[in-house]
Amino acid sequence: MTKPFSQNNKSGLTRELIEALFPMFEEASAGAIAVDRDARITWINASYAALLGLPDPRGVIGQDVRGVIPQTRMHEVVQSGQPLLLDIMEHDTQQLVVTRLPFFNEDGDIMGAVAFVLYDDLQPLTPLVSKYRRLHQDLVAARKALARKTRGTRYSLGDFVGASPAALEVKRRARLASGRDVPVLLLGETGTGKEVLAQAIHSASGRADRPFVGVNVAAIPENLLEAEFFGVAPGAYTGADRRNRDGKFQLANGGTLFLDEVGDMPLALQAKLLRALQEGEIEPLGSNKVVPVNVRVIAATSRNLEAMMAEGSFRSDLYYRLNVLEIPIPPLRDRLPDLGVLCEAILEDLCEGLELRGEITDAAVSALAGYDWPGNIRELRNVLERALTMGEDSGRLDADAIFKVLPRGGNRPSPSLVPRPIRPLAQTLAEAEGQAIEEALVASRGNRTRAAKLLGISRSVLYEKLARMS
Ligand SMILES: Nc1ncnc2c1ncn2[C@@H]1O[C@H](COP(=O)(O)OP(=O)(O)OP(=O)(O)O)[C@@H](O)[C@H]1O
Repeated sequence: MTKPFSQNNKSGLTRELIEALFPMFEEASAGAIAVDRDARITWINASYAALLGLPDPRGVIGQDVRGVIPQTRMHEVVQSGQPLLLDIMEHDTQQLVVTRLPFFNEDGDIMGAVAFVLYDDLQPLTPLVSKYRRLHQDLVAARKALARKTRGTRYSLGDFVGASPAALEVKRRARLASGRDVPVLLLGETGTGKEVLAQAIHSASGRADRPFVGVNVAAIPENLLEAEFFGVAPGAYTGADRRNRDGKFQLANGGTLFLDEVGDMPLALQAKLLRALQEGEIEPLGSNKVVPVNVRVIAATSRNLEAMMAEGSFRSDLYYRLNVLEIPIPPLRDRLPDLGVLCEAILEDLCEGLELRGEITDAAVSALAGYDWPGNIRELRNVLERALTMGEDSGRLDADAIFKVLPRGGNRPSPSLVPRPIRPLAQTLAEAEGQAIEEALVASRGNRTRAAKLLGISRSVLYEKLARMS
C-alpha cells in the first residue's frame, strides 16, 4: 500500500527510530497510517483500512486525513511537532486507543506523522477506562464547585427542594426577601436548610455579584469573635499581625453577611453588632478609626430568641433589628410529603459523577417517613449516603437498604397504633382534604393547575381551599 515514508526522509534520528520500530509496531497494532506535513494520507495498512471500513484503501492516498477519520488529531501533531502518545479516539461506534508520532528530516523539519491503533477493543482496558471516566466526571464536578465557590455561593432557590405548602411558603418568603434589601431572620432546627436559603436569597438579590460571607457564631471561640467580625488594626495587640486583617464585615462589604447561630452571640458582641448595623460602620480591634460598611445581614438560629430575650440573654433591640423579615423553616417531620422529591434530589447529587442510578422505591420512602428526623435534611442526606455505600452496586435503594442504616429508636408512632380521639366529622374531613391537597401538590411538584386536575376540581376551587388552609 505504497511506502509510509517518502524518499526524502533518508536520515534523522527520530525518523530512523520510527523506521526501526515500525515493523514491530505495525505487526502488534490493530492498524497504522502515515500522513505528510499537510496531514494528507501517504500510506495506510490493510488492517486499519478494514477497521475504518474503507473498501479501497488506495482511494484515500493524498486525501486530508480529517476527511477520512473525522476525530483524528494528526493535523495537530504535524503542526506542533509534538507526539500524542496515548489517546482514545471515537470512530463511528468504535473507541480506538491510538498513539501518534511526528517524524523529521535531517534538518529537523517536520515531514509528517505516523499513527498506530494500539487497541480496537477496550474490553481489556475496562478498569482503566472506567477509572478515567470517573476521574473526568470528578474533575467536571470539582470545576463546577470551584466556580460556585469563587462566586461565594453554592445554592440558588431551586436547590431548596420541596413542593409541600410549607416548603412553597418558605420559598415565597425567600423570593420576597431577595427583592428587598432588608435584614432577614431564618428560624429552624439544625439541618433544615437555613444556609441553603441564605445563599439562595443572596444569589437572587441585587447583591448577587458581590460577596456572600458566612460566619458560624457558635463555632468561633468567644475571645476571637470581635476580631473575626470587625477585623484587626496593625499591631493591635502583642503578637498581632503587622498588617491589617479584615473582619467578616469588611469581607462582605457590598454583599451579604450570613450570621449563623446568632443566638449563640455573647451579649457584649451583640451590642457591638447592633451598633455596626445601626451606624453602618465598624471599628477594627485596636483602631480608633471607624470604617464605613454596607452589608445586608441574614441571621439564622435554631434557638428560641423570644425566650432568650425574656431571660435576658438576647438583646431585644438587636432582635428587632435582625427580624425585619422572618422566615420560619419547618422541620422535616412536618413536611413529610416532600420526602420523595428530597430523596430524588439528594440521590441525584450524591450520584453525580458516579456510575450509579440513585433510585429509591416507594416502599423505601415510606420507610423513611416512619422516622422522626431530628437532624432534618442533613440527616436524611447522611442516611441516603450510607444506604448507597452499603447497598447494591446499582445504587437502587429499597426499604431493606433503608432499614439497615436508619438509626434505631427514632421511629414515629405509627398512626394506626395511636389511639385517635373522636373529633367532629367536619374537622376530620377538613384534615383529609388538606392532606389530599398537599399530596396532589407534591405529585405535581407545586404546579397548581396540574394538582387541581389530579384532584378533579377547578383551579379556582383549589385556590379557595388553599387560602382557607393557610
Ligand atoms: N430544602 C432543601 N432541599 C435540598 N437540600 C437541602 C434542603 N435543605 C437542606 N438541604 C441539605 O441539607 C444539608 C444541611 O443544610 P443547611 O446547612 O442549609 O442546614 P442548616 O439549617 O443551616 O443547618 P445548621 O443549623 O446545622 O447549620 C445540606 O447538605 C443541604 O444541601
